[in-house]
Amino acid sequence: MKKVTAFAPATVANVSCGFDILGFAVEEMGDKVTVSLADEPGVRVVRIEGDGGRLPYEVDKNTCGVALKAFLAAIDYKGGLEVELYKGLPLGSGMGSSAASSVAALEAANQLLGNPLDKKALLPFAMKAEGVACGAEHADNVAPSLLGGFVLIRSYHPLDVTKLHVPKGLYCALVHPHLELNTADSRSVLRQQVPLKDAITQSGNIAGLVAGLYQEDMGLISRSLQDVIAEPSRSVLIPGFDEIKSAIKEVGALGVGISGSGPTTFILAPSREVAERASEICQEVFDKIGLEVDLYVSAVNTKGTYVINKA
Ligand SMILES: Nc1ncnc2c1ncn2[C@@H]1O[C@H](COP(=O)(O)OP(=O)(O)OP(=O)(O)O)[C@@H](O)[C@H]1O
Ligand SMILES: N[C@@H](CCO)C(=O)O
Repeated sequence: MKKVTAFAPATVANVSCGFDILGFAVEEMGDKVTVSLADEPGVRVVRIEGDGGRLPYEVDKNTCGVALKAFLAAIDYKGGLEVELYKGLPLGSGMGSSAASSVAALEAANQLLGNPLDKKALLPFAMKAEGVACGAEHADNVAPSLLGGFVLIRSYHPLDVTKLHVPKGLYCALVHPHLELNTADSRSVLRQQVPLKDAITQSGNIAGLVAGLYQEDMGLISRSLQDVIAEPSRSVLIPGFDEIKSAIKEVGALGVGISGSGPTTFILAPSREVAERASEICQEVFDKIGLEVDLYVSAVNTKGTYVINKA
């Protein structure tokens, strides 16, 4: 085997109340990366498509390169790898674009080199790449993109990550207005101190959301989709967000929040039909403001990254 291509899915980080500690993966949308054996030692990014010429080829700046260098150092591999990145995700959208690149690269390289590590052990390398892309080694995009489903980061030091139950019939809609929000910028607007009453509210909601997922209790999930930490500072950066929030409940959606650091908004719904209707309502709100949007409706992806081709 000389080359492997892997796909890694888009992800919704935070899921409202789980700032930096919760995320889930979606189906179909994502990045593809081909990793090939090369004669020259080290990692080289040799092709990038779908990014409009905006992403760096420098191995220490591209998330594929950063993740692979850390992986090769950890397994003490002295050979060479070439990387081709096919971007399927828009940049700065809030759909975990930088994470999908590094995760697909790691999955492809790990398979190419005979699976020296299990999937979960790849996580720290992808987190390192997030640090380069957005200034923080947060795991709430890379962990679900790697492992699939809803993933909880119980602790960063030491890293303690666990997959959660995905209720039957749970759908999400992603509404991506054509705006770009850089993750580093939307992290910089956050308060550094959280009042005790907000910490209590947020803890109740994250516990309620986890319980709701396990109990398949859509009402509990819905009541728990509230964020008093990041959303108040960030929602002002997304025109129409407040109007969307009140409108989507009328069609039976469970809730709406900012996907990652935005501007994409995510909706959770108890069926595909409700997710589709809610996403159309969002589109109407953005239409009024004059913003073009892309809509995606998806079940939760439970398998995470996977190999699509070996040669
Ligand atoms: N392969 C890559 N290599 C380097 N930088 C990348 C790569 N893919 C995306 N980026 C950049 O990473 C930065 C971080 O944003 P990213 O695109 O991950 O955020 P996002 O998709 O908005 O997701 P989220 O808010 O969920 O983290 C952006 O400036 C984007 O251009
Ligand atoms: N938890 C991160 C996710 C970024 O996608 C944040 O909200 O900044």
